[in-house]
Amino acid sequence: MLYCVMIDVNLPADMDSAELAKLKEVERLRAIELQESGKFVHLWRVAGRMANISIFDCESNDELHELLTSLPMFPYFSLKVVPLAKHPSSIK
Ligand SMILES: O=C(O)C[C@H]1C=CC(=O)O1
Repeated sequence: MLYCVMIDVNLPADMDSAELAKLKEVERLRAIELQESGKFVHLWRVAGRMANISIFDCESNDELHELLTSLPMFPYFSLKVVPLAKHPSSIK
């Protein structure tokens, strides 16, 4: 099942710069790992915002929840999940 996840990242303005750099690096590595697994099929930056639009391919809502909560920045996310169904006019 495909899910579109719209994520706003709300990092604390007063986060220590070394802690922030570490968090960004562990987030990057986990995002790469999930993309390589085939479960995280698209990751797009929303231009001009600390936000992304991600497409996940998961077996269930529970698996999606597990993947999202495995991202180190999860505590700083505000997100909206949109389950995707096939459009009858889509040729893909
Ligand atoms: O920067 C972000 O949008 C947050 C996050 C989601 C995946 C990733 O690598 O970083």
